[in-house]
Amino acid sequence: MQFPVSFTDRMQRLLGPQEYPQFLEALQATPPVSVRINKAKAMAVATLQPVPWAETGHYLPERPLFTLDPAIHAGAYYVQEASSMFIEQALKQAVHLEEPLQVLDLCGAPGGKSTHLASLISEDSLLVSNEVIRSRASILAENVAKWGSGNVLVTCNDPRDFGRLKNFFDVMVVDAPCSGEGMFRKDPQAVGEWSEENVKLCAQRQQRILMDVWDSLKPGGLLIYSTCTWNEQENEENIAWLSEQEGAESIKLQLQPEWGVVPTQLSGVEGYRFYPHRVQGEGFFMAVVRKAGIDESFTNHSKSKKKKYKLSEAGKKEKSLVQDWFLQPEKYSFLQYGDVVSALPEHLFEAADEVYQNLYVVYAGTEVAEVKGKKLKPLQGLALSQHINKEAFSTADLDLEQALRYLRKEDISLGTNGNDWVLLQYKGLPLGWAKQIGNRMNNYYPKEWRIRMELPQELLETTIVSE
Ligand SMILES: C[S@@+](CC[C@H](N)C(=O)[O-])C[C@H]1O[C@@H](n2cnc3c(N)ncnc32)[C@H](O)[C@@H]1O
Repeated sequence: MQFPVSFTDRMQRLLGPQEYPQFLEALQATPPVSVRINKAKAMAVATLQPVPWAETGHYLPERPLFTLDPAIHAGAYYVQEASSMFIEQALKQAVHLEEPLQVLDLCGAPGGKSTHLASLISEDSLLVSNEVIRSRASILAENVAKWGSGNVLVTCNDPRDFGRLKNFFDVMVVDAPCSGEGMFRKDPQAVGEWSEENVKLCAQRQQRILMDVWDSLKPGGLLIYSTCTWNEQENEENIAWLSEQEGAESIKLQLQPEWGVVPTQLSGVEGYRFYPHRVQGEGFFMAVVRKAGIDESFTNHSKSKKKKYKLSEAGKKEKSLVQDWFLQPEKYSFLQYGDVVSALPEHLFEAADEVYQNLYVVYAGTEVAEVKGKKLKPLQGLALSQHINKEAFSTADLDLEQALRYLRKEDISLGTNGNDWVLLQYKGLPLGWAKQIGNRMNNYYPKEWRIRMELPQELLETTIVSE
């Protein structure tokens, strides 16, 4: 692969003559494959090598055809590049994760960091996962629903809209759009698109994004900034600029030497760099800063009779019908928009309402059911929820071929009889709903989520997770 001269010149300067050849060699090598396990749903099989800085991160010996593993569709794991999982260290080392937090993932799609954040924060915390591009926000919502934590609002807003939520977030992650140098070996097209001019444009856009959202971070709140590029303009220089403009303190994280992460100090900014010849992962940069000041606001989690809420509670009848469908229904507010009943952890109602008042929400909490006259039709969000009460439903276990046919939205037949909703599972992992009508089974898997590829003649099981 040929790289632009100004890129190679800079990398030689950054790495020095000894290291640079190793870096070049690593750029030509096959990228490692890694996944992050959803521990609320499954465990990694014991043979997988762990990612050293992320508890649920694991490397795979080779890249399987992920589409043909029903477990991925069940939200049991997420395919994520290992370096990106380093945000876990920022959260574990600089945040009191046991406290109820309001967290923003500003550039969220397709959902790697959002699903990771959802696993790291407590059940009492709210994650707002945002993506500015509408089509990408739908993919983000799909991945968030599959992960099934139920305390996430997916929004589709421009960063400047967050100015309306002043001092709202305790933590924000800005995984900024960048010039993508760190993705050169995974995505050779990125090499062709790279230019010095584009680096400059990206750095300017990142500054705009940071300025746009900064006011929505509480005083004392934490910003985790990351890119998948190595140049200083998009990384340390941007954070130095922000700290100077707005008053923020750079946070130093503890690193284990065997991780191979390279710490940098530039203009008073502590940065963490990931180079492919030093870590098993792609190029990545992260820095963490704390906003100056102390948060003196009081977050009121109880509902007020006088306030006009945008969220509306589901009717008594609907609530009574869906109560049993959750393991701990007393913990939820059941809400209704048109025909759709959804569930949100009750103590998040106030904060979620504020988000609804100010932003465009595309997915909230857990979509539970659609009201159909006097009856309710269970929805996909419920099937994939970490909090579903499976006892409330008939379930059926599918083999690999049946599961993949179901996920392709084909008609399947299990030789059963009845007239009821059935939760279909693969190795104990819920995949979605079917409705048994006599000896027929209607497939209710969401059309937009279906597997589009043809199934091969021979199907091989992928073993990444175990129950
Ligand atoms: C590096 S990707 C995010 C990856 C994601 N955090 C993950 O871990 O899966 C950057 C995202 O920023 C979005 N984006 C592009 N322009 C933007 C802008 N001006 N403001 C905010 N986000 C933008 C892109 O659509 C893209 O989804």
